[in-house]
Amino acid sequence: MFCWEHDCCYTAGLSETFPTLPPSMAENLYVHAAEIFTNALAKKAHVKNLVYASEYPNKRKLFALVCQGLKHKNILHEIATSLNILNNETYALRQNMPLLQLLLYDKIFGKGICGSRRFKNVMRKYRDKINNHCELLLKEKGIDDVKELLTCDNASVLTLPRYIRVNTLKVRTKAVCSIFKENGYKRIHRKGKTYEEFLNAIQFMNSGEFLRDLHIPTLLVFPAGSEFHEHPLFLSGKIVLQEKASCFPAFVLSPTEGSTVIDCCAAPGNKTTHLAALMNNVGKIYAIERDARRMETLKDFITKTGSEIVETIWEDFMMLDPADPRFKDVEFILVDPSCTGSGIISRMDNVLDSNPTTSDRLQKLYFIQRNLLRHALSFPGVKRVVYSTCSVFPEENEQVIDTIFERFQKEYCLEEIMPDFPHRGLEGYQCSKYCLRFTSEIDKTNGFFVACFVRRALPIVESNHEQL
Ligand SMILES: C[S@@+](CC[C@H](N)C(=O)[O-])C[C@H]1O[C@@H](n2cnc3c(N)ncnc32)[C@H](O)[C@@H]1O
Repeated sequence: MFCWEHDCCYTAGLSETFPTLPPSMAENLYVHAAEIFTNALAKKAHVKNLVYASEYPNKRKLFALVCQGLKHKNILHEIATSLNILNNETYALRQNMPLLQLLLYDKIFGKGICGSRRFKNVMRKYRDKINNHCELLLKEKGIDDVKELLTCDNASVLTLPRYIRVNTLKVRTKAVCSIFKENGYKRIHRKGKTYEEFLNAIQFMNSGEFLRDLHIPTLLVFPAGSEFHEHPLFLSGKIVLQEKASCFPAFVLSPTEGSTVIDCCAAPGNKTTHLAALMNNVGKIYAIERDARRMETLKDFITKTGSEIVETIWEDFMMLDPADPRFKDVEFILVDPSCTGSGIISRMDNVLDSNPTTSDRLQKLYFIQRNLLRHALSFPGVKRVVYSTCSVFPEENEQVIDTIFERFQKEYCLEEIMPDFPHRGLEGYQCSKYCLRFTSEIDKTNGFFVACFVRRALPIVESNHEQL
């Protein structure tokens, strides 16, 4: 199952004016991947959105190929131009450089051309030429293995560790650690306890090693590139491939067992299922999602993880009436709205030349995010509301919080989340010191933001933190 960890909001204008390829290739992996590659470089939409919108059925395979192509576009372009294949293969390749780059990736660095006989034949014709050129490059760069060419090209690409959240509804974290050890992985025990020491430890992890996260007790950290999509623990819903920063919203909201919670922007369900696990499947979670297709993904995820206390509601959260008797017991609300996703490293923004976000788009998102948060705070019984985004822009983060705090400060305070965590909101905002901000290069997570409102009139359970 392809796991959409994040929402991407803009999927418009995806068709590219491509030189027409024969209809027999319409279902070809490379044709679809090349189209996405081109559109991603043209900043038409984020890679994940483009993959999602594609008709090619195997999304994971498509995404992986496009990501490899984009990551290594420079070296692939260099090889492609040196070989002069495009000019010789005008019928088969239609002057389509991205297509050739992707074919070259699979031919040289991957498992060979998959599926298409036409493309296999084209690449077979150039086998000797490709091998000779790679030999030359190896000599030129003083390296032995062709795969090292990718490392040279990859120097500026940031990769994150692979984080695994244990689904404690199905299995204990200790048991998962034992299973990985039985599988040959080695658990590393951190010597120091500080965040700096932890970051150092994950930076220098070797392949096949893992450790437990410093902040999220049910999270395990593996080296970048560790692959678990086929692991029985993943297939059975016992582990969730959830990035570290995105575990903080549910962790900070920290709903008690037996309570009633709304997750107002729920699909694909990483945080909904984390909430269910934190509540030990006791209580009630209303998972609201307005997009029909994403709702199906959410439902599958809920079933797979055994999150039995979740009731899904296919609706725009803004249309829900806070006075509806169904929601009279709601004490906790999570607001994780659609955003630019500018913090997401796997979206490949860091290997594309610039960010497509315009100030118009930011302004639009700011209004939507602000309205969702305002609506959440208007539920009469709500005690805690967590707001989060995977955006790096202050317009979607600190600005939203400051504006809403201004309006709601009589009823709510801002909780100083995890006061010992060193990375707070951007300076210059009222809310700065109360919020968490994750930066990829420093925290080895996606760029992320979390803030927490607590109702003033009610005693704050288990929290001695300073409040604004
Ligand atoms: C950032 S994603 C949420 C990710 C999710 N919380 C998770 O952890 O898996 C935002 C989701 O909210 C949905 N959404 C956006 N605005 C909404 C609204 N007004 N009402 C309900 N759902 C909304 C989007 O369709 C999208 O699926």
